[in-house]
Amino acid sequence: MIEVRDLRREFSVTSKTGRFRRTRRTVVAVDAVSFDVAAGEAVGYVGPNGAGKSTTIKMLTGILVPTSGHVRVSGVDPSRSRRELARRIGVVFGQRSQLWWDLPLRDSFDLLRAIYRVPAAEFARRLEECTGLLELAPFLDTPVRQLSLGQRMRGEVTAALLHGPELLVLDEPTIGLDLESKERLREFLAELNTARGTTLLLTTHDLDDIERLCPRLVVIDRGTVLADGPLEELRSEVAPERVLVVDLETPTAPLEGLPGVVSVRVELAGLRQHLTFRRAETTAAALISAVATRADVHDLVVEEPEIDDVVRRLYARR
Ligand SMILES: Nc1ncnc2c1ncn2[C@@H]1O[C@H](COP(=O)(O)OP(=O)(O)OP(=O)(O)O)[C@@H](O)[C@H]1O
Repeated sequence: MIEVRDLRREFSVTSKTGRFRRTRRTVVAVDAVSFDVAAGEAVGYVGPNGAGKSTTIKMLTGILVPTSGHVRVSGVDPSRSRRELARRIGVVFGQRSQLWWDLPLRDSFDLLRAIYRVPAAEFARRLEECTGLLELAPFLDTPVRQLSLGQRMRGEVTAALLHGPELLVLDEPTIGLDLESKERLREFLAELNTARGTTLLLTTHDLDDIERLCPRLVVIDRGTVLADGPLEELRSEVAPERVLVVDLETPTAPLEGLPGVVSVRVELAGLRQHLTFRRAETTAAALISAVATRADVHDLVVEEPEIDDVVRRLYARR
């Protein structure tokens, strides 16, 4: 669905260096980026501010022409076949609207139907589906400028889906939304991916979006790909240890010497113990059984590093 090889994009910027002097320098926003996205995948494209995410997305959607490298999206070269691409993919930029500001939502949708020449029955079916799932019905006759950010975003997503795209590209889709709106949108996108098979590529700073939606993560920093793989794989790569926290029925001496355990921290005079263990050497289940032979367990929890922590460790590795 997406094929990116050695993608590079430079920008030429001029800055004032004296009263009358200006110097020109080249900023490399994206450098040697390669990745593929297969049909039906949901991939999160993450990185810190200025990493090159938006620049990549703009090249994938034909808004920017690459300086060098190869891009194919839905079988076409985005910057050369922008119109054809627009018929095959949907794009949502959280910070920019594709809706007509002064028109009611419904009229924006009608205009998009005419632009993309969507057959009337197909359009009606998709509109009804999105309106239902995204709870848009009460706002269809409201001018876009009077909508709240969350209502507008639901409108943006609907607008991007009216022509039935096989790929949906989203740049910061949940930015600025409250928790409930974020959750509603995530649920909708997850359903779109799993039930309808629509491929998703999204950039976000909210890693909960990734945790909820994207089994695979591409991490970019300073224009280059730092890591690419399933979240679970990246987690075990950067954090080879997990922690089993056990609450015991009676104060117990530190549970040292269990297989795979690298350290033990004791709290509450031995009632609570934190056992750090290597995931490559033992499993949580084996360790729990081993603990049970030495003490009566009241309660337990296995702590994994949060996704924010995983991504932070990936940046730090550089
Ligand atoms: N039109 C432009 N002219 C000059 N430099 C640019 C231009 N667009 C982007 N850049 C530079 O390219 C780099 C990557 O920017 P980009 O917007 O792709 O980052 P990003 O990962 O999307 O960041 P953010 O998370 O802050 O949105 C930055 O250093 C930015 O200043």
